[in-house]
Amino acid sequence: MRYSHRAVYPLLNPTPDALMPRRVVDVLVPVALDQTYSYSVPEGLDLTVGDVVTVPLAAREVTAVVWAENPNPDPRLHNRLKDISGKLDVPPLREELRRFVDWVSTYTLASRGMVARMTLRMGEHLGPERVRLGVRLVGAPPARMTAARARVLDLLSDGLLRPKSEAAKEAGVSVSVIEGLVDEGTLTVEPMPREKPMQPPDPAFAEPDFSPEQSAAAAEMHALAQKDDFAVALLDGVTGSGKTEVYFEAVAEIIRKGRQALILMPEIALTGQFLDRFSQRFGVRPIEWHSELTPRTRARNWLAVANGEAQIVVGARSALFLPYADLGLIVVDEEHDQAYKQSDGAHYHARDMAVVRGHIAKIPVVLSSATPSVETEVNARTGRYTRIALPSRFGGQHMPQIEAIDLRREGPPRGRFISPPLAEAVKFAVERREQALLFLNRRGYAPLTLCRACGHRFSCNICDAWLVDHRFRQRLVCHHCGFSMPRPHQCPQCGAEESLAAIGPGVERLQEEVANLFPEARTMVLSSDLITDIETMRSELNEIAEGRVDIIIGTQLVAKGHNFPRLNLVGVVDADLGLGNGDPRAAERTFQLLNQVIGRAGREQGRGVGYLQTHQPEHPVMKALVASDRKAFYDSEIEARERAAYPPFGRLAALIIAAANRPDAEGFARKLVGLAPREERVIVLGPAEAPLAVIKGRHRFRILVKSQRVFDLSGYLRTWLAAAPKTKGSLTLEVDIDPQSFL
Ligand SMILES: Nc1ncnc2c1ncn2[C@@H]1O[C@H](COP(=O)(O)OP(=O)(O)OP(=O)(O)O)[C@@H](O)[C@H]1O
Ligand SMILES: [Zn+2]
Repeated sequence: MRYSHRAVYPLLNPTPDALMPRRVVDVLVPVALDQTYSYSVPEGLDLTVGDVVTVPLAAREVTAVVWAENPNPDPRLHNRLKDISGKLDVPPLREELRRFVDWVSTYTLASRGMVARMTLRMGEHLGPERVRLGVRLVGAPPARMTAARARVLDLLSDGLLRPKSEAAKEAGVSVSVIEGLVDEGTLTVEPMPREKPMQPPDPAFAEPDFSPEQSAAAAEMHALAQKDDFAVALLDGVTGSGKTEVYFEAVAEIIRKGRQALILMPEIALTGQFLDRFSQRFGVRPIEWHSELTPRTRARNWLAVANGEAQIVVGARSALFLPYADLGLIVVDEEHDQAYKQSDGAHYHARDMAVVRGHIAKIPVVLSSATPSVETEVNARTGRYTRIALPSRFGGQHMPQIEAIDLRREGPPRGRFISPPLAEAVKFAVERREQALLFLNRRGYAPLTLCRACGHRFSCNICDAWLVDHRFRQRLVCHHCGFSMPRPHQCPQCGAEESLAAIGPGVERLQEEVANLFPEARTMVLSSDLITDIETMRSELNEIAEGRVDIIIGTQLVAKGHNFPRLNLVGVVDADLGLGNGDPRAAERTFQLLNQVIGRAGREQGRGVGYLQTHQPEHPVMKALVASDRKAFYDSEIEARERAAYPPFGRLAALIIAAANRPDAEGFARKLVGLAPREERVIVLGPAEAPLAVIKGRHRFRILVKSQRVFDLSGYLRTWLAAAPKTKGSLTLEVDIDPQSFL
């Protein structure tokens, strides 16, 4: 059956029989509500549970989902129920997905309507597909011939149908030339056939030659994909071991079975090279799903997923909520990545929810990482997840050698950020025609601007944050609210001229230093704020991969997943940056990020080297990296978590209260804590002013709720919040289950 986005409207029943009881269904509307609404089903409308419908809601028509039959509607409502207006011609949402929506909503406390909305982001208001017109050569040449006309005839001499505008473009003429030829009867106009159906991926298109170690892992992937049952495998392989190639074997198996697979990626920056690798392996590109799709592609992809035409989807976390016709496998690439946590609207962690969806759908889930999250590592150690290991790099490449540079002893000169030993190493790399990557996870030129005369610091008026100097854009920018102003020449406080100093480095400033040190080298700065669109980013990453850049200066955008064949040196400019900000996961994150960025080095030829510029070479994270002792790091981190009863040995939730003024936020937070139900398995900490005390003019307080591991923390919070006063005025309350950020 083919589906389209056209709405199918029921026949209106001209004489509704008031005595006949009408069928009633409960409908979930995609707004911030948990409950469903009852609607009556007009006669002649064939409806099943899961159907996507339009219903009147207040003064609007909204897209909604039939969530349940209602066999015993409240008789008092009988005559007041509104009718379902129509049904969309798309497959009904399956029970598996509806249960998933219910589960996510119950667990995260996000309203069911908001979660359901994530399944319906199909660009529903597009209307029918536009009919494109094509032209074809049919008649005799025109009486009056011109050079332009001749070019068109030449182009169309093969007798094929071409879209009008494309024919004009290819022949290098205006559309009016084409139209003139149509008027003369030389060309005819015909509708273009609909978009071609998607080509299925071919599991045998290009099977790789596996190393013995990879073969063993690939065999486990086959077995997993054949299971048709819930199971979680951790694909635990060092950087450059070929994890992608290996999990592609599970994907190949799913393709052979004719089912669908979802591959989740933490960032769309990663998808460019990935799409190419996928098509090298399977002969076609997979379907993409992320926020950068055009509305039409979004609509087409959504439908292709829903009707099963799209077999493989590569997507960001939101792809987890798509209405797959027959999902058979979920792969979570770089499973430890914090980008999987969504922190607005519904606060969900896509890796955890992937496991939940796998459980509900009874399908296998593959978590892939070189540095698993502590939660996943514990699950692998206790045997809940199967570990499939790839302990060495593909092709006999060695793991990079890592050294710490002690900034207390070998630091750079004042106002510079590249130490002499690192500068020396970069110099050698460039001389050897290899690439070097300088990693600094800080956008812009300098994180702080201050007046040397009076000490004034430029900060945002509505956030508790300094303004970051962005020289390329020539503005001072707040990274929290987006506010920006031109960089002034005068101090607004004391009026001193040319007194402003940039304090600390960002990638733009680093590029300045690199240009001074290595004037001959070709450099490129990669940072999310400098990227206008995904295509530009992909082409820049390609330039690096093709070796047209000598020194790459980048934020975490370049840290992950990429393969740059000529890159052998990675210098981490500030290895301490992510440590010591009071975040219980700071050590874990720093370890993962640095391991990952240094893992870009030495992947294809030569030996990779990583340098860590640090003020604390004795820190356990630095020591573990230098010694390549991953196990020691996890051992000590797991022990510390267990001692503190932090996840996965206990549960955490955060309540974030914000208001236009401080007393309102604090008062409400205190009241809330006073209302917390007594429960000995729970500890309520706070309220405390948030480390980021003000964002966009809103004052923030946090409450941290800690419970034992085996405890229904969501249920506890629901009971608690049900008894709490409603948030009024400017007050807002956010619930963040399993928080990843503590700011
Ligand atoms: N069996 C194989 N045959 C040919 N090339 C391979 C094979 N296995 C891996 N490779 C190549 O080795 C490189 C590294 O593989 P891949 O990117 O999958 O590693 P990874 O384990 O995902 O690394 P990271 O965690 O650093 O992203 C890629 O260029 C990949 O194409
Ligand atoms: Zn701001």
